Amino acid sequence: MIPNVLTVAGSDSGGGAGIQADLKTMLALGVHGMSVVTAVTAQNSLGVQGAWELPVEAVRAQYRSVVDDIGVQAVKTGMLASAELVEAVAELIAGTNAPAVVDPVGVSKHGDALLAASALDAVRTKLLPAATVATPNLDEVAQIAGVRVESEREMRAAAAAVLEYGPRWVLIKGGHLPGDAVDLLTDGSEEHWLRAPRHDNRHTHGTGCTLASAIASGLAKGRSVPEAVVEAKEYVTGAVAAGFALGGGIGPVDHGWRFRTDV
Ligand SMILES: Nc1ncnc2c1ncn2[C@@H]1O[C@H](COP(=O)(O)OP(=O)(O)O)[C@@H](O)[C@H]1O
Ligand SMILES: Cc1ncc(COP(=O)(O)OP(=O)(O)O)c(N)n1
Repeated sequence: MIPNVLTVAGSDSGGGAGIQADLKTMLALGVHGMSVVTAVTAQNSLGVQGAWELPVEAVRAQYRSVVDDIGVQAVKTGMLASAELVEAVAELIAGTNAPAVVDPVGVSKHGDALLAASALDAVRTKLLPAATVATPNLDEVAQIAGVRVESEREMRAAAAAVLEYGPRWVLIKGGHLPGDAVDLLTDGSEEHWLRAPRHDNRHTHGTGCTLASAIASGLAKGRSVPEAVVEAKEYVTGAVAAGFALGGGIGPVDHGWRFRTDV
């Protein structure tokens, strides 16, 4: 049986992040990808030129259509845009019998806001408690938990602060620190440090979405959280290494890097 994975996220018209990155990752990792679109962005390699959120009713309807008929083995959330959408999605995933990977997307690589400031409380009190794994980057940790991380050592305190909001596991992504690309996975008792060489490639658009979707794909296949995260890290590291130029700015990671034999 091919496992079903659902992404609840925003559309990136440039195809590097959001729903598009999630579905490509899922295909590359051998699961059936499905989507609930929360917002539409006009986006390219230079940044986000516009964003429009969908009505809560449209998001709920998409979710119910997928879950009630097809069923899901894992869910991943990304851009949720507003407090109303965060609350609705948190309620939906809490009522679904499948692991949920919550990427609490706040700001794009170019500094464009993808979440209203007024939604942060709902992220803390509704969305994170429903997460099997939360995957904040360092800017999101600062936004959500008020903890600034400037060194690998400080990632431990950041993880503890995020775990206070109730996710079963947290993966602190250290992609924004200099040096090796180091992430910390912990549930408060086990600790797993994931280290990969930093690829000196500016075409890294979509790293966070890709990693979270890869984790959800692994969970849907029945991997444990640490196993899924190790496999996802390997996949995103290869995708960053193979990232390619597109447009005039930051190009996407290459979701198809494992299939390329002809370039
Ligand atoms: N230049 C890079 N080389 C290798 N891995 C990277 C690089 N940049 C980010 N990563 C990895 O990509 C994943 C996503 O991290 P990050 O870029 O911090 O997330 P986000 O896209 O949410 O800002 C993490 O596993 C991080 O370590
Ligand atoms: C629609 C949409 N969702 C999420 C993001 C952020 O994606 P991320 O993987 O964190 O990559 P960067 O934007 O930081 O490169 C997005 N840009 N758009």
